[in-house]
Amino acid sequence: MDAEAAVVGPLAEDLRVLNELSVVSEVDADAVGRAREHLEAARAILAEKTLDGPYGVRFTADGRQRSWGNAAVGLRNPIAPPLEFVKDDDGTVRADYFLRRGYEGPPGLTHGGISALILDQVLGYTATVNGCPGMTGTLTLRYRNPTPLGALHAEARVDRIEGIKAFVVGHISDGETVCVEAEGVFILPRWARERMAAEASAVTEAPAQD
Ligand SMILES: CCCCCCCC/C=C\CCCCCCCC(=O)SCCNC(=O)CCNC(=O)[C@H](O)C(C)(C)COP(=O)(O)OP(=O)(O)OC[C@H]1O[C@@H](n2cnc3c(N)ncnc32)[C@H](O)[C@@H]1OP(=O)(O)O
Repeated sequence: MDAEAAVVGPLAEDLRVLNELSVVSEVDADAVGRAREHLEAARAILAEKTLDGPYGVRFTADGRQRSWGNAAVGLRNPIAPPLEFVKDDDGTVRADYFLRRGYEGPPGLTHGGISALILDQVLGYTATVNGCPGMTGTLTLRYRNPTPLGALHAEARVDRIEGIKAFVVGHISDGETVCVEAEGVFILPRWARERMAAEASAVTEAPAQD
């Protein structure tokens, strides 16, 4: 982990813990007031200098991609569980992750929209690392069994690639039972296709170097 990650990663982790405490703390009103004074002091420090727009995608000096603002995988984003992916030799992508009590939907269970967020990211990443990057065109979910909070597993694989479209399938399980199944179509957008075609023709038309 680089030096910047070592600074901002723990900040996001602190905020994840605070998010859960906001839901489950049972301290009295006076204690909530005192905690808020500390949070206001932290807010004022962090707001001293900020980006003008979203974080977007940045690159490290050695070309590695940083999606630190992403709501599912972002190192800097307390909304993100965060997911960390492992890619198998056959192209399957897996992530073991942990959902704190701030991700509740039905009582005691994971919110279905959070499962959708996670599957969107896992399936989209799977398309990308298997050579067919794209935006989510369609994401279809089947909530087969209730998804608990806590330790969960997601995985996905490319079913097929048809030109600019990757058809990816995956699921979330609690380690024993499949809770949510997903199918997604990921499409390389027209603007990206046009940009890639323009770059390819610029290379073709470039004068020969000797
Ligand atoms: C240099 C490359 C960079 C590429 C970009 C890579 C990004 C990935 C980066 C990092 C991956 C990490 C993982 C991310 C995970 C999270 C992903 C999200 O949450 S994405 C946010 C939610 N999704 C949107 O906001 C999409 C909004 N919709 C659109 O932008 C367009 O509608 C789009 C791209 C889906 C299609 O736009 P068109 O202009 O390219 O479409 P047309 O040329 O008309 O269609 C192309 C083909 O796709 C079919 N198609 C179009 N829309 C479809 C849809 N919704 N579902 C299924 N098929 C669709 C069409 O029927 C057509 O098929 P026929 O060639 O005729 O066979």
